[in-house]
Amino acid sequence: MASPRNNTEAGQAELRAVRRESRPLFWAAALFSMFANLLMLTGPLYMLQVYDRVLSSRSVATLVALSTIVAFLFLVMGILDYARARILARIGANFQARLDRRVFDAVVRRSATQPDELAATGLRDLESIQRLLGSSVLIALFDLPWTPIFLAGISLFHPWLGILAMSGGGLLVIITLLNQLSSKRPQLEASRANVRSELMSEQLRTEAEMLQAMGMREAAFTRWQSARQLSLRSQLRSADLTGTFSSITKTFRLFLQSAMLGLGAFLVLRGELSAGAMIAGSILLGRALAPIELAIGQWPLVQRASTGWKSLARLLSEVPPETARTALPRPRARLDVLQATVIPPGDSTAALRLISFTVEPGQAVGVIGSSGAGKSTLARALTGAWRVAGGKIRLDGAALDQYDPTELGRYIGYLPQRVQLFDGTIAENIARLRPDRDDAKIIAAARLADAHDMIVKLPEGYDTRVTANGGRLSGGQIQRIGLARAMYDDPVILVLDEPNSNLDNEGSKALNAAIRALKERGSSVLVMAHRPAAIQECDILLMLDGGTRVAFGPKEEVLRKMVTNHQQIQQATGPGGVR
Ligand SMILES: Nc1ncnc2c1ncn2[C@@H]1O[C@H](COP(=O)(O)OP(=O)(O)OP(=O)(O)O)[C@@H](O)[C@H]1O
Repeated sequence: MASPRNNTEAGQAELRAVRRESRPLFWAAALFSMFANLLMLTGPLYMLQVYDRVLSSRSVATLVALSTIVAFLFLVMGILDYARARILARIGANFQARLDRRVFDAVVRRSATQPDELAATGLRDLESIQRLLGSSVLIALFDLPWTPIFLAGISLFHPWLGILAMSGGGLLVIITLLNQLSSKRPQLEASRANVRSELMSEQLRTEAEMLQAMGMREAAFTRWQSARQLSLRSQLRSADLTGTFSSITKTFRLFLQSAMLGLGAFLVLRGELSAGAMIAGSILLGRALAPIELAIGQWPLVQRASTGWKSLARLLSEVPPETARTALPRPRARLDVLQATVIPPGDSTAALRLISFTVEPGQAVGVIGSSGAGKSTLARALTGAWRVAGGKIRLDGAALDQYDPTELGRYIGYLPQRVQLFDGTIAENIARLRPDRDDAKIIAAARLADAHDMIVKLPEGYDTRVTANGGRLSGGQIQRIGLARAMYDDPVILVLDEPNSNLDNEGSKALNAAIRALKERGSSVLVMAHRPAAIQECDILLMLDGGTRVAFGPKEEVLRKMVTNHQQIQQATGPGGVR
């Protein structure tokens, strides 16, 4: 079995490659950090000079000269600091922009087959990395290498001061490591619990109508509340921990600064140190330890980004990038299904087994069978949404996976059993949200689906805004818009899963007219159906049972066979028959 590390290696490599693209910017940030940190010495050195030189010489001219230099150095330091923050923010933005498309595709592809937590958090994980890259904690991490140098620098004032600074700094580093170790688990739990409660609230929101209608609000609230409380509890635990470490480091740093001052004063009294060095040492210590304090305070950001990175690496490994495919010409409507076996994602048993049949251009095939026979599974496999585990599905001779998925989507029109619209106008929905939508094609598709008259009767016609669950549209209206969407831009193959489940008589007639029109254009149509009205225009019937093909042939022949079987069963089970 592959170890989890191996499972994420491809994704890790992909993420690292994108991060590497920002290497010059990282170097620039490191260089700016070096100068900014060197300029950090301005304050302590100024203090040293003022105390030891200006005050003893009582020279205003020296003070003015020193102050002018210091003002200039502070200005440079400010500019460097500002530039560095901008560079880091851009590294984060670049990282996100470069991966947005890839992660979005991976999330959609994963959600289509396996809508799990990994898919749900993909985009959020990317955002958490971007947040870290543009945050002040990253700036602190750039400053951190300078901490030991500053601490060692304090020894130049007096070895004892150096010893105090380095042992104090060492203690703070130990506290940082303890913080990292102890907050890792609570942080992880908090973010997991948060994702679960958010996913649940999302689902409850989309099913709000049902919750309301079936009096499930109380029960749903109890369920959601327990997820929410779990999330809150783990968030509190992790915030408490970070807060504790933050307070410890802050208090300890302040104490250490005073201790430095105290030790400095003692050394001044013994005549081993100047007053300026005493103050400068204390200030330098504060500066040196500031990045540690900042890193601890913002550690949750680091941890979130680190878990985000890991789960993103897993997602990208499990959904590898699609290889570019040679563009194939627009296919003819010939479909060959050869020994196709389909296993629903996340399942272990096949829902379709060794199915073979051929559809010629201009033919309409009705796919019939009882519930669970595998009709919708076949529809999903024909559209390429689910891959075949064995066998092949060929469109005009080429296997479906030889087509670019976007192109394939254009050639195949699909009306799923449960039509879902997108937030937007009716026109946008019919045009499949394509930015290059063509009004003439939208209207042609709507006319074909007999939806045009219904749409123009709405107050805002094609520009009526609809929501994901249809908004103010009826079930039949949604289905007709779904049908128009499936027929947009002249599909080569049209797959309709229970297209007339919500249609009235008129709608059913229009559907049959549309199927006839498509056949005349040379397209092929597959209709998964329960009701006889839907297969009226079908020349061929494919009958499925328990995921296998039990009959395929001209409609009358298959129906006759069904009737004969039915009569035989009736005779066998009727009075005097075998029971
Ligand atoms: N997403 C899924 N995950 C796991 N198994 C699934 C999934 N979808 C369908 N199945 C299984 O595949 C089998 C065939 O289901 P399918 O939806 O294709 O049947 P159907 O013929 O379309 O039924 P109906 O007429 O009720 O729509 C069923 O046993 C079902 O449990």
